[in-house]
Amino acid sequence: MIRLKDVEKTYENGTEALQGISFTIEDGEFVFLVGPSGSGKSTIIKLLTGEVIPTAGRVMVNGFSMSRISDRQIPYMRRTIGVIFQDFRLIPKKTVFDNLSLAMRAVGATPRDIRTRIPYVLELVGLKGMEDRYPDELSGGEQQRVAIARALVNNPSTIVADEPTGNLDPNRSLEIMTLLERINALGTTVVVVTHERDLVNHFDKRVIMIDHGQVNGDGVGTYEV
Ligand SMILES: Nc1ncnc2c1ncn2[C@@H]1O[C@H](COP(=O)(O)OP(=O)(O)OP(=O)(O)O)[C@@H](O)[C@H]1O
Repeated sequence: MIRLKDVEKTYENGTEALQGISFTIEDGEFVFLVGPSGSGKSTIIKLLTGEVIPTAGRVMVNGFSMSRISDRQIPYMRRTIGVIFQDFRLIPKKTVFDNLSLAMRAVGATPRDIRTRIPYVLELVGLKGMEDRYPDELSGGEQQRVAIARALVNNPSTIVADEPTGNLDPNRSLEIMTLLERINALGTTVVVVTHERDLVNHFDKRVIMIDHGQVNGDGVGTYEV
């Protein structure tokens, strides 16, 4: 479960990025986080991954309190979350298999686990048999699927995606969002930041609207702003 309670974030330069944000995302939910540029969406994602510490308020992520988490606990918290970015962030000189195995080795997976898990997640994201490709031998949509596979490879309970379709054309964007929906249907909580209104409205999901660092809408239905 993700819970933000009266969360404020003021950056070192004085920017008040979040000004009292509260919401709860239950296990198994699919939530879109939307809002204008600069409204604070990425800051919320960074709070969930531990990259940013709240100035005030409470952030709970899968049982960890992000304002009080110790350095020793951070790797355990990160294992509960898979992160996907707009720019994929694959390692260009490594094959698909090696990009994924690196993520598994980082958390101490055995070679046997790695050999069985990677074909499974690649099939799940629609890239069966692509283990030996390099990122530049894949289309943008396929690269994002590898990034999704990497986010899933350690079986996190939650996936957070910051503009995952920002670099893709509308058809590929829809495919990626449909894939995230399928992953959610298999039990993973999914939180997606996007400002692609048509894409959000294509899916009948909960939408949390952020504006000027505050929540200004939260519900299932069409997003009109
Ligand atoms: N590291 C930082 N230092 C100072 N100010 C920051 C930092 N990161 C973000 N901000 C500021 O905080 C506010 C919120 O930024 P944030 O990136 O969370 O918005 P966003 O909704 O994700 O925007 P976009 O849709 O353009 O990505 C903005 O005013 C931004 O300039």
